[in-house]
Amino acid sequence: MNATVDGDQPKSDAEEAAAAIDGFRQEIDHLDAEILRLVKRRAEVSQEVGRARMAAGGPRIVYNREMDVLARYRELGAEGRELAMILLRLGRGRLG
Ligand SMILES: O=C(O)C(=O)C[C@]1(C(=O)O)C=C[C@@H](O)C=C1
Repeated sequence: MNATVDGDQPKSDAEEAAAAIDGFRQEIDHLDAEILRLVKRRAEVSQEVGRARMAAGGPRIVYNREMDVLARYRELGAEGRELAMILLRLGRGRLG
């Protein structure tokens, strides 16, 4: 194996792969934390909207708004629809 200028040994393919995987996993962990934060915030805001609407005598569910949410996630296909439905369910909380 060739030594590099500063004396370090070049990394093997397996070591390079392990380092790349580690970097990607760190990014995934960061993304998951952000997604979780955003999902929780979305649920809070959705519940606040629901409370305000119902306090003003409005309906529990607003179907055209829910259709807009479903349409927004359509680009992700069938899973996008499931994801949108889950987000809507989380937002309903104790309301629904
Ligand atoms: O947009 C509203 O009016 C909401 O109450 C928010 C929200 C949502 O989570 O996106 C929640 C319940 C409604 O049925 C429609 C949409």
